[in-house]
Amino acid sequence: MHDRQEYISQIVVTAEQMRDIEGRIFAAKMPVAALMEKVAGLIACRIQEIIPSHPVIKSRVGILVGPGHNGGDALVVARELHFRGYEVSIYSAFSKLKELTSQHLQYAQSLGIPCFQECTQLSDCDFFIDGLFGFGLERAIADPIASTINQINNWHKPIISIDLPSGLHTDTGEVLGTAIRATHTFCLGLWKLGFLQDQALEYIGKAELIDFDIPLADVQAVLGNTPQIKQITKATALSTLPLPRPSVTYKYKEGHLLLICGSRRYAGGAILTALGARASGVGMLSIAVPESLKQLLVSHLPEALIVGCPETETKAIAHLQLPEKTDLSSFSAIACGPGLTLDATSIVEQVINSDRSLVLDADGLNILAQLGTIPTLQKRQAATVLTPHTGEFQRLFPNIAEPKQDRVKAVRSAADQTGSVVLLKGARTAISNPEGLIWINPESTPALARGGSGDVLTGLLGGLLAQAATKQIAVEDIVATAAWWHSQAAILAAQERTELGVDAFTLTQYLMRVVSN
Ligand SMILES: NC(=O)C1=CN([C@@H]2O[C@H](COP(=O)(O)OP(=O)(O)OC[C@H]3O[C@@H](n4cnc5c(N)ncnc54)[C@H](O)[C@@H]3O)[C@@H](O)[C@H]2O)[C@H](O)CC1
Ligand SMILES: [K+]
Repeated sequence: MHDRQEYISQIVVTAEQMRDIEGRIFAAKMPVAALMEKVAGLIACRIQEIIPSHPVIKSRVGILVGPGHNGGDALVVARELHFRGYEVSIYSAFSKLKELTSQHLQYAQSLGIPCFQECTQLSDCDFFIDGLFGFGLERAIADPIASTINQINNWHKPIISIDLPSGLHTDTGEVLGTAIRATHTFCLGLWKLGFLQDQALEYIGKAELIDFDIPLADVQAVLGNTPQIKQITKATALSTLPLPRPSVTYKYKEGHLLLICGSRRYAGGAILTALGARASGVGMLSIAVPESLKQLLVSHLPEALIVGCPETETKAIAHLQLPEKTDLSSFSAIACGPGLTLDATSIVEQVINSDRSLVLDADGLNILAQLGTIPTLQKRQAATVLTPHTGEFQRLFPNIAEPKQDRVKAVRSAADQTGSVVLLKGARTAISNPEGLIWINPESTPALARGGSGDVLTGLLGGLLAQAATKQIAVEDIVATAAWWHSQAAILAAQERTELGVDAFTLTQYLMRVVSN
């Protein structure tokens, strides 16, 4: 991929940063009107490709115009589509428009494009262009615009939003009052943070970036050399994937992972975690399970060293019983949690007190929440990675307000409190390191909303972390790679088998296909 494209595809900005970048472009004397022409010209071309107009039966398009420059963009699009043979109608209900927007409206009307103040007069349109609000939305949308939006959503026609669906908060993706439910959204210039927040996804439809040649120097001047928020791309993920091995190596040099997982109640979780670790290519895999699961694990993973541990009355791991001459420092990394139940408390304390890189997941996190010793994670001498879903996150960090409202803010705060790398699972998984650098996984599939898929991630991540231990790769980069790899495997599996065909075992079978393609 072209360098610019790759860089741009990683960048994520807030409304404030976008305004600053835009400010620099205008300060450098790019005329505002010229930029609007350029952007809207690109949008009009894409619309023509997506919904072409027939020369005889013209496509009827309704243009929703707001008071700011988002409305200005929409009016330029209206004019261009009019010249390209569409039957255009404008909805504009604001008495006060920004100067440039107002000029475009006057010119559009002078061309004979009809303009209405009631959306009902656009009811026979085939599709809509939403230019009500862009990143300038400041407060909740009220009537009559709110009812207009609801009415248009109810018509269930295609809606193409300019910059972002009107009504969404640019940074949090929260619905302010009400919001357009777009089928397609053209994000202008740079990806806005709201696109990567779970709560926005139902409104965005298919998202596409319109690159209008923002100078990279302006982006860097505002974001600095290390942007605070980045998207994981194929290139970034593959660059950190510790696949290439030196020609001369041996198993322990390629990482030794200790998995601690499973109980009588959750035996399958241990197998899935182990299969995730197997797919990572880790040099050596040891798996600590309750003694009664030992044979089961041996039969599924003949290559692994299975460590049977003494059991509690409930058949959970009571404490670790490693082979002679082995202690926790023998491993490159530890991944602990899937299927443990809440009875394996002492083992979680033990691994936290070790000096090894550690992934805590599932019951590992629930036990940590019960112990109430989260601040002690700060004292760990090696990296800690926490991989909660929203429920586990809330149990662990009750002091962090509603992670659903701003997942990026929530995950950053959790990483800061714990000195750990935190991966908050979701449709758009967000990862933060303790310094507040964020990675977001921009592509996934609802196929992953299925029991056991998290166990697979834990194993995969543990295996990568163990391999990275000798390879000078930042922990958050490895975590980002694991998240990307895991979701790409699910996407591939869903393409071949539908979203219903991606059970966690099948998922493990697709992991290798992602990197061998
Ligand atoms: N990114 C770029 O460099 C470019 C962006 N373009 C487009 O411009 C908009 C941003 O334009 P702006 O005028 O700043 O904001 P909006 O159009 O989103 O609207 C602001 C406008 O609306 C009023 N307002 C805000 N909230 C409400 C509300 N709840 N109810 C009523 N009115 C509200 C506010 O007072 C303002 O008057 C960007 O998204 C792009 O589409 C350029 O065209 C190209 C370059
Ligand atoms: K919009």
